[in-house]
Amino acid sequence: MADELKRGLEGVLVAESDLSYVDGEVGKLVYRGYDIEDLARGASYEEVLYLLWHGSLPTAAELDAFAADLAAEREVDDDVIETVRALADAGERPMAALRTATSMLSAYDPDDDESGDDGEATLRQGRRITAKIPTILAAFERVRQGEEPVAPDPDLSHAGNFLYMLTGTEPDAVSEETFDMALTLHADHGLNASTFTAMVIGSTMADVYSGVTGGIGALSGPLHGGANQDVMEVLHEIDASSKDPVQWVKDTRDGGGRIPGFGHRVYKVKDPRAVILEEKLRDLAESSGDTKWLDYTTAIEEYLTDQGLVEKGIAPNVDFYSGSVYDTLGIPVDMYTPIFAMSRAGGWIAHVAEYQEDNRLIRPRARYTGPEDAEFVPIDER
Ligand SMILES: CC(=O)SCCNC(=O)CCNC(=O)[C@H](O)C(C)(C)COP(=O)(O)OP(=O)(O)OC[C@H]1O[C@@H](n2cnc3c(N)ncnc32)[C@H](O)[C@@H]1OP(=O)(O)O
Ligand SMILES: O=C([O-])CC(=O)C(=O)O
Repeated sequence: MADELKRGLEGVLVAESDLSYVDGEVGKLVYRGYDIEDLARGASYEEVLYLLWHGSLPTAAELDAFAADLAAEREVDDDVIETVRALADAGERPMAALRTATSMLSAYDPDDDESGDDGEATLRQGRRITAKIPTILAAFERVRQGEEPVAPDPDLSHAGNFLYMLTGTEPDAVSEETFDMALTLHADHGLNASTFTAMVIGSTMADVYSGVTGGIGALSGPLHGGANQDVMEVLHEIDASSKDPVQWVKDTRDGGGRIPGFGHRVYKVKDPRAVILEEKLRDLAESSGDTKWLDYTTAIEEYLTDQGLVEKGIAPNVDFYSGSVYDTLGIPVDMYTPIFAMSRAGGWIAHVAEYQEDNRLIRPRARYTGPEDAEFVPIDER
């Protein structure tokens, strides 16, 4: 038993957590016992952060104080903005720019906590990281567009302020509410690859900046958060080629390729977040009259359902519908994964803080399959 190999750690329990639970058989996600559907429709991202970091939903007074403290941390040091400019000028990808700039933030953090020993300091640092990531991302996008960064507005919500910094205009209520819902949906998801990465780093008692920076790296890959960008690129490719979306899927499958936004390690049915985002997309498409992305995504899902793939557990995941929703907000495609990171940072921080409270170094092992008893030959004799 001890030597049983679990490739990709599938199904392996490595920790206890009160934070979130994913029931992959029925398609249910809860944060601290609250159903994601209720939170997405009824709670702001700030409330969800409070829930994850402090263990219960806030009262109105607690939320006001928490949101004000978070908003007060949005400003980013000029040196970081200069680095963001340099990265944008060098043509860096947004996820890589975010990874670099997030790591740099620690130089300006007033809490001189280099280890995760002090849980309170970890949460204070986490609050600063969470507040500053939107400022970094919006500045990066503005500079890339040849515009000056827009200073954060502490009177706006986390979601509203990001859209404001991105465009220079206060968002309308529908856009703010839509984006806030997307943030809530992406905030936490058990021990997904990026959260596990942050936890492994945290388990060495490294600081939370290291954990979040590592989490950003892990999230960027196409098997994880990077899939939301890939889905949108597919939809654009279909659109540009005037190809039938179903034909695109057939060609991709014939070529042995995977369909981005489908399949999941835990969900064997449609991801509940995809259900909520699809509904949101439907509402937005109906009210604007532009149903193109909805038509394409629906055609792909229907075809793969008819082909029996969905029944086999390769069903739409959160990344399948999020991009189409972001597109209605005018957000550029390569910002979709960074936006995921902006939300998930809250989950990474919660998991690092929770794990470090009762820490044990995470250190699995590999079955050794290399040669044995190799005879060493000095370099000048090889
Ligand atoms: C926020 C998130 O991270 S959600 C996930 C985002 N990622 C994606 O959408 C990328 C596309 N999906 C995938 O690559 C996978 O479904 C993963 C990586 C998410 C999960 O993969 P795993 O649990 O490791 O499953 P694994 O890779 O072993 O695949 C199992 C089988 O399903 C097939 N499969 C899985 N996903 C897909 C897909 N999107 N399209 C076609 N076939 C798929 C595999 O080819 C494999 O088939 P086989 O047994 O005949 O070889
Ligand atoms: O749980 C996973 O493996 C991937 C995922 O959906 C997420 O991180 O939101």
